[in-house]
Amino acid sequence: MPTEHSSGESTESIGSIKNLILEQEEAANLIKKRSLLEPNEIVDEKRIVGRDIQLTNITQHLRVAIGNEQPPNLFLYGPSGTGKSLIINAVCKNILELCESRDIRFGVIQMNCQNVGTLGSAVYELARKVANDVGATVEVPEHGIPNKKKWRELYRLINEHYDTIVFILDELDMLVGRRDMDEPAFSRLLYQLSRAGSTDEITAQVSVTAITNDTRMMENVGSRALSSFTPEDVHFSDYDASQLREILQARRDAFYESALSGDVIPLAAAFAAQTNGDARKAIDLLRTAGSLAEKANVDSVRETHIREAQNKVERNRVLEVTRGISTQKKLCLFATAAVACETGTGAAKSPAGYVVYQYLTDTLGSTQYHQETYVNKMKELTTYSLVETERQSQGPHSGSYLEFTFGENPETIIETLQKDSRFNNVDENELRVVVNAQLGK
Ligand SMILES: Nc1ncnc2c1ncn2[C@@H]1O[C@H](COP(=O)(O)OP(=O)(O)OP(=O)(O)O)[C@@H](O)[C@H]1O
Repeated sequence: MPTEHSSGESTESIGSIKNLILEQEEAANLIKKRSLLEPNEIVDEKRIVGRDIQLTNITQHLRVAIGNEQPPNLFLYGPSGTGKSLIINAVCKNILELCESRDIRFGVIQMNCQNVGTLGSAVYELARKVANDVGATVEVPEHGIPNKKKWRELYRLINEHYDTIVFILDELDMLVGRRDMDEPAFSRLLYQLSRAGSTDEITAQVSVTAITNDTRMMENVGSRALSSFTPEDVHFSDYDASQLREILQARRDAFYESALSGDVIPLAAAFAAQTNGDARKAIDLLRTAGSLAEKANVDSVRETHIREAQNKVERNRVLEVTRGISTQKKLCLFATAAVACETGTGAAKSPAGYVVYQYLTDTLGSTQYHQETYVNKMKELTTYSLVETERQSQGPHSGSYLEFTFGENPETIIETLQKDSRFNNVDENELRVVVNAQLGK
């Protein structure tokens, strides 16, 4: 019998939500340690696999800190999810422990530069992180003072509390700063930090590790910074399927025993290797598949759940990209994906794509641009990693064309774009006829 509060609300609904939670808990019997499948979880070192070269390399450079010597600067570069943050943090954590046992005041300060904004904010944020690390306070205000004073405060905190400090600057290329400056903020930050160590402004030993996905970042570092920041480069490449398999195997215990059927890990690794070779994606795929299996109330995660998870992850990604693009770009993408669906290879040639684009603009009454514009719009879409382009030759006398290859399933792209009501009037059968005519089918 439901009881009534003075507000008149029934408590029956609260009771049934509790039951629902308990029922769901009972059904969710596949994932045991969810945190192991979280993308930002810092896993312990026994779970790190497939990065021996980078691990050895970075250790060799930074280990001098345990002898109270200055470690060199480092530049870690490579695509997303290839272990850059994981490896540098794991090495620093161990050095920190060894330094502690030797009474060396070693510090590691990490900052993600993505949302920092300006050089002044970056310096203040570093000072705040240092103060936090040593239990002190920043003694200058965040706003309304010149950067020089912020730098001085940062130096003071470092000199008072450390023998050696390593700054890990993640996604450093994102720290562009004010547009009116002729040198990007990341370059000025690198210059100041690395130069301060060689002047008497900082008495502690400073080492800077710059991390980026942008292999060309160093090209935008100014000449002053280049002469003081001379890092050791460490490259991180995409993982292949067998490395991703090992990474996932090392987290198998995130699931209860026998909750994963035999082919699940190899399939998740193969999917992730096919798209980007990104460990974060592989882990995400396994987590999504696990949740789907739990929701379906079955006793193990199977191949079908991985396939379903892959579709879901792909759909989300395509949705995220296509939400923000113009109608013209959507038309170009739709046309090209329609060709790629029929070729069966996930690739489409630009001349065929353009004819289908013309058909679409005619059918939908949209503005129609020249082939060059169509090609340019497709090229612009490569920045979202949805599609890649490659110039192909048709032979010595026939010129060349562009080939577009989709990273995601082109059918998913079509399905996602069809959710936009502007594509309602496209007759699928007629479209297929137009595409097949271009493919000579
Ligand atoms: N070699 C590995 N062994 C185990 N887990 C890994 C490995 N490489 C990456 N991972 C896992 O993948 C995820 C992403 O790794 P990490 O953050 O180090 O990538 P990153 O290269 O720094 O990427 P980004 O440039 O996007 O920041 C993390 O959850 C990490 O634990």
